[in-house]
Amino acid sequence: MSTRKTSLTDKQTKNGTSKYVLERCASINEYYDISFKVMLLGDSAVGKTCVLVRFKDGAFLGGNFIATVGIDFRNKVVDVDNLKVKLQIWDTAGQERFRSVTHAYYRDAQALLLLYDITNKPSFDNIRAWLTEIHEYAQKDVVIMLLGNKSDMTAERVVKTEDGENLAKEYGVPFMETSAKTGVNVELAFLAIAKELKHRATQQPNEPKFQIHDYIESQKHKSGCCGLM
Ligand SMILES: Nc1nc2c(ncn2[C@@H]2O[C@H](COP(=O)(O)OP(=O)(O)OP(=O)(O)O)[C@@H](O)[C@H]2O)c(=O)[nH]1
Repeated sequence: MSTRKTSLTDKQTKNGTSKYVLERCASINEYYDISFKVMLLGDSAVGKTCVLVRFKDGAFLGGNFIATVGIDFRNKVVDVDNLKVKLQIWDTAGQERFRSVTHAYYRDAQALLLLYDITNKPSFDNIRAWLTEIHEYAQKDVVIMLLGNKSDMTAERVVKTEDGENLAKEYGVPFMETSAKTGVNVELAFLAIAKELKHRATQQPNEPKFQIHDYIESQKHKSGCCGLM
C-alpha cells in the first residue's frame, strides 16, 4: 500500500538564492504534504535529546545522562493550517569531538533550534560561537530559534530570562525558555518553526508574512505541561 506525500526541498536558483520547491512522492505508512529538516544544536547536556523526546513521545528522559554519539533523527508530522507538515528532526551530539560530523548536516537544515541550559552559564556563553558556526555552515535563510532549556530548575538558574531575550534580540531570532521535564513551550517551539517553514514554502506574493515572534508571544501563555492547549 502506498500513500501520497509531498516533500519540500530547497533548491538553488541561478542567482544563488534559495527557492523552495514542492515535490510529490510516495511513501509507505506515512502521509504528509510537506517535509522539512530541523536540527537541534547546542552544548553537550543542555537537553537536546530530551526536548526532542518530549516533542515526539510526550515523555521525559530523566535518570542517567547518555550523550548522543554523532547524529540521530526522528520524524513527527504536525498539522499546520490543514496541511500535514513532517518535521525530520536531527539531534546532534553537543560534544566537541563530533563537530566535524555534524557540520556536514547544517547545509540541509531549513531550521535550527539552538539550545542552552539556564543552569549552565558556559552553555549560554557558547551561543555566540554556535551562531558563528551556523553562519559559516548553514543556509543563509535558515530559520533559527534560541531556546533556554531546563526552565523547571528555578533554584539552580544562573542565566536570567532577559539575558536570553537580549541575546536573541541582538541576533534577530525568536526566543523562549523550555523544559523537557515539564513540557513547557516544547511543542510551541516546534509548531512555530513548522508554521514559519510552511508559510515560507506556500506563501502567495500578496499574502502577509507569517510573524513568528508575534505568534510565539500570543501562544506562550497558553502552553502548559502537555504542550499547546
Ligand atoms: N530538570 C531538567 N533536566 C533536563 C531537562 N532537559 C534535559 N535534562 C537532563 O539533562 C541531561 C542531558 O540531557 P540530554 O537531552 O541528553 O542532553 P543533550 O543536549 O542531548 O546532550 P548531548 O547528546 O551530549 O549533546 C539529562 O540528564 C536530562 O535528564 C529539563 O528540561 N529539565
